Amino acid sequence: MDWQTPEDSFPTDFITDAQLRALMGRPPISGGWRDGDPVGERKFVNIGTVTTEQGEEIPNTRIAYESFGELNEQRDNAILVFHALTGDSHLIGPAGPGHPTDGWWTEIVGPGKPLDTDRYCIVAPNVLGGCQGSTGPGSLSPGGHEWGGSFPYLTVRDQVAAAARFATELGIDRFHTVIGGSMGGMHALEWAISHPDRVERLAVIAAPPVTTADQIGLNLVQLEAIRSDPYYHGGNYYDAPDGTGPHHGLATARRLALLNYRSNTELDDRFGRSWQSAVSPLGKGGRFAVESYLDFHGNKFTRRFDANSYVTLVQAMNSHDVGRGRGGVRAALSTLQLPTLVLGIPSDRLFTLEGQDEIARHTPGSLDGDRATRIDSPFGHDAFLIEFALVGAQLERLLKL
Ligand SMILES: CC(=O)SCCNC(=O)CCNC(=O)[C@H](O)C(C)(C)COP(=O)(O)OP(=O)(O)OC[C@H]1O[C@@H](n2cnc3c(N)ncnc32)[C@H](O)[C@@H]1OP(=O)(O)O
Ligand SMILES: N[C@@H](CCO)C(=O)O
Repeated sequence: MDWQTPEDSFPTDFITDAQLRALMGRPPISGGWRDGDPVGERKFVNIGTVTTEQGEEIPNTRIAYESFGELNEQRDNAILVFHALTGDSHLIGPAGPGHPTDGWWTEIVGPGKPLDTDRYCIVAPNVLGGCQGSTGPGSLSPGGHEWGGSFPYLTVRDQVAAAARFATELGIDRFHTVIGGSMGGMHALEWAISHPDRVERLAVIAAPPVTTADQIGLNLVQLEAIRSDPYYHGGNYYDAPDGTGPHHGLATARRLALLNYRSNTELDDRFGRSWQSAVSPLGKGGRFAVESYLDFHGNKFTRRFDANSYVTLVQAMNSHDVGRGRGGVRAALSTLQLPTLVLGIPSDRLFTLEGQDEIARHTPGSLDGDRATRIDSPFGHDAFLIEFALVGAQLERLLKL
């Protein structure tokens, strides 16, 4: 640690990382949005000190968010949308200053669209522990240095508790609907179970009731890819003298993740055994097209995401178990009387349909009874980011109830 603020002078009011960073005179070296970057459409709410389930404290916690549409006078038209692992608050709008990607639900959110901004106020926070404006490992700790590897271990429940405080700060007691896909689906489900009085309708898309051994195993390989990168330094790489972060490990993690975001048949149909930069069909020189695709996405990802946030969020996803301390998954789900859309994708090999069927089976308010609602798509897990018409139609169905 090369610069410290005495703890008693650490500001409890909002202060930007840029202000502290200016004092420290250090440029950021990881991917992800940092204070001092263009704010874009982001807004910020300070929710004070967060105490995690494990008893650690995160002071001066900030949640970044975007909102679309107006909150009405009765404050009963708000829809909360939780994003997936590497998503953020940018539901709609182009990539540009402040936003690394185009909005991920541009076809779903907007005037006259399924989440109609003429009618609803759509609120999308960046998750606690993320790297698009909310407090995370790349934020400054009370010591005045990035948290890095000492950022507290978070659970999905910690993140939902932070989101609830964020909603309270916005003056929203109860949401018309809470929606989430993938990791966001875990948050949406957990929200409905832990805050039943704060939600009227629920949509859980491509997410399980509990993270399974298979999913934890896949996550382990991704975590190890990052942790074994020689530039990881236990998560304390922000000061690396040569400005190098654990980009190789992060890109490898993304390659593996992406394989599970797509179905085997889609990859086969799309790339087959085609070869790029052809030198030899036996593998000398050049690459298979699918290798090039995974390399491309792996490397691109490192420019928009912080490896420490990836570790924090993946570990939080591993913590996901709606039944923990509640008498098991079935007992926890049996409390869900509200209209609930449980949407699954049969070609999803990450969060397989069994998980969504289990949610539907034990959720009294499930729209399609014992079976999750299916959308037929070859795209696998990522279908919720691609099949806008199919996903949108199901959301419209829920919102009408
Ligand atoms: C809520 C959230 O989850 S937000 C996070 C969602 N966004 C992301 O994950 C960002 C990464 N992007 C993706 O995962 C996908 O692009 C999706 C899910 C958003 C959309 O999927 P698709 O439309 O099928 O896009 P696809 O996966 O084919 O990627 C297209 C890119 O791959 C590139 N590409 C395709 N084939 C190859 C290849 N053989 N070699 C190298 N690059 C390739 C394209 O040039 C294109 O590049 P671009 O991003 O610069 O335009
Ligand atoms: N493409 C999504 C998939 C995870 O749900 C993401 O990167 O967040």
